[in-house]
Amino acid sequence: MTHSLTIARPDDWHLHLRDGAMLTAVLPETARHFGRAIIMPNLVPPVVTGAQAAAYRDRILAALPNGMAFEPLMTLYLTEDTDPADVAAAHASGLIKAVKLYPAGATTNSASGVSDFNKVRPVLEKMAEIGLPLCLHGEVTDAEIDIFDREAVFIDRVLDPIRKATPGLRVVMEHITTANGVDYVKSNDKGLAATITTHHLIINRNHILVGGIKPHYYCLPVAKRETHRQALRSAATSGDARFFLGTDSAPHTDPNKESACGCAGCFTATNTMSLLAHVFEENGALDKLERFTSRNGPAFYRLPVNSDTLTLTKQDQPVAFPTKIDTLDGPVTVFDPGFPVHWSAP
Ligand SMILES: NC(=O)N[C@@H](CC(=O)O)C(=O)O
Ligand SMILES: [Zn+2]
Ligand SMILES: [Zn+2]
Repeated sequence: MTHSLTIARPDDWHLHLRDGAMLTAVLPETARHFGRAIIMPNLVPPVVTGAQAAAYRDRILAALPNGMAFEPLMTLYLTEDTDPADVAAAHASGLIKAVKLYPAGATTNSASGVSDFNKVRPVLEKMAEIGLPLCLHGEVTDAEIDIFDREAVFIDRVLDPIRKATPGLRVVMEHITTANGVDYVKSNDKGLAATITTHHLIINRNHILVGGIKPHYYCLPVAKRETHRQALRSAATSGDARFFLGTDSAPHTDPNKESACGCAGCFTATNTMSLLAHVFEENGALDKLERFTSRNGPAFYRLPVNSDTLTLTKQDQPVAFPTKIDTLDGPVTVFDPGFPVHWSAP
């Protein structure tokens, strides 16, 4: 039986669009379904200043195909040299909606990130004062910490001390992958939220490693064991306003993924809304999908909910998603959930 679900148009609160030929190829994949997205600033070189963010926003809008509507919500990449006054001016003009903190070396293109958190204290204090959210890649980088423990250790050693030292700082824990992340968000009332990706609702670490290594399931933070995936599903499908969608759709070309040292990132922009409808239906929570994709994020970012809608349709035949997107830089593999999906999006 065919049936459909109409929701307020979704937004993506954590997205990598890259630049140049890659930007041109992947932007329509997001703009087809999403009204807005928080644009990650981890270009090479990173988007550090307000002027760089304005120029990047213009390149994104120039790459948008005619007839497509999409609003990029820009962010600045926090470095130890970031000027609090530049951040405040970029916020006051409406240009940026958040600042992104990457611990130096934690993930793709994070070399310019923060090593000494005391050096960014004046920026964080300014952000608390003006209500500008801090988005965090929440993993420690210490060589002696096991990669599967890096998110939990970050919460204890870095995040909780930062929040205690900077009252009023509004924080989004990006792409949480653990029950520890879910519990930390839930144990705090105000000014703390988390994004959850589509792929972390679907895969656990077995999907990456059992039966041969699957480079297209490798991302950071790396998927954890099944109990953590279940905790993420419960949080996402609960309707709790503190959890919302950030796909972390992160395109890398196939040669860069299928390599002896493969890049981290899953490309999910193309089929995210179909996969989420499947996941929410499986958890008996289709009625909560709109909160996760379209309502909780705007509420946290103090923006209006999109006024138009997206209709998802359940069909008898599984949807045939493209397996790859062609770009002038090379092919990018679309995330394969590993099961048939019957929800289609326009
Ligand atoms: N998530 C990833 O595995 N990769 C992201 C970076 C990030 O969000 O950490 C990327 O830029 O490729
Ligand atoms: Zn990240
Ligand atoms: Zn990301």
